[in-house]
Amino acid sequence: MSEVNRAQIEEAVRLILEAVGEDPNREGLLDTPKRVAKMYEEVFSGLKEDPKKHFETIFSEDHEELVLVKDIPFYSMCEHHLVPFFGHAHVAYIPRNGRVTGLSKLARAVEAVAKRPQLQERITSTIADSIMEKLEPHGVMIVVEAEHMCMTMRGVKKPGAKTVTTAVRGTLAEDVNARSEVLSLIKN
Ligand SMILES: Nc1nc2c(ncn2[C@@H]2O[C@H](COP(=O)(O)OP(=O)(O)OP(=O)(O)O)[C@@H](O)[C@H]2O)c(=O)[nH]1
Ligand SMILES: [Zn+2]
Repeated sequence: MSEVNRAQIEEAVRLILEAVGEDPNREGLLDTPKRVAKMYEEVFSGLKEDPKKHFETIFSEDHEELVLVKDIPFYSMCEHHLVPFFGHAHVAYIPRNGRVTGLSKLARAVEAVAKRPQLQERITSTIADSIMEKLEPHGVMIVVEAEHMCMTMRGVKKPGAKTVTTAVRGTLAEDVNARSEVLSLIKN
């Protein structure tokens, strides 16, 4: 099952190659439109996924303390320039009423949200809101650190500049000490 219109992408890539002054019919470029279509299907595969669906897996476990999955690597595509931005997401939540999800599901949700044309802020808040809605925890804190190729290889050209975004909900939004604990666990 094809998730994107590959033929349309191939046509568009041929047009771009022509527009930049390339010859889409030269040997090295002949299969490029097909490769790019396949790549877009992969890097935008999150568009067909609802991140919340990953939180259907709920274990009844009496743990109302912090759970943190940190250093989850992700790759996304900046929606302004369609070039990659990539880094790590750290996902913390405090379960309530025994509603604990599978650890891998937190990383799966990051993947689903990242694999779309995106903004880093939206990745951060979408993960937080999905967890709040489905797990109804005491609190959630998401920290995302990323490097944007649109700031590295073009434009302002500042390689190494990192963007850090956070989204905090529930008790973690109110409790400065709990937030500091999450941050120190992420750092160590
Ligand atoms: N807030 C936010 N901005 C982003 C993100 N990814 C890229 N951008 C910014 O989007 C902005 C787009 O600015 P524009 O002025 O419309 O486009 P531009 O002329 O290509 O801008 P420059 O990158 O400054 O050359 C730039 O400042 C990018 O750094 C993101 O995830 N979040
Ligand atoms: Zn960009």
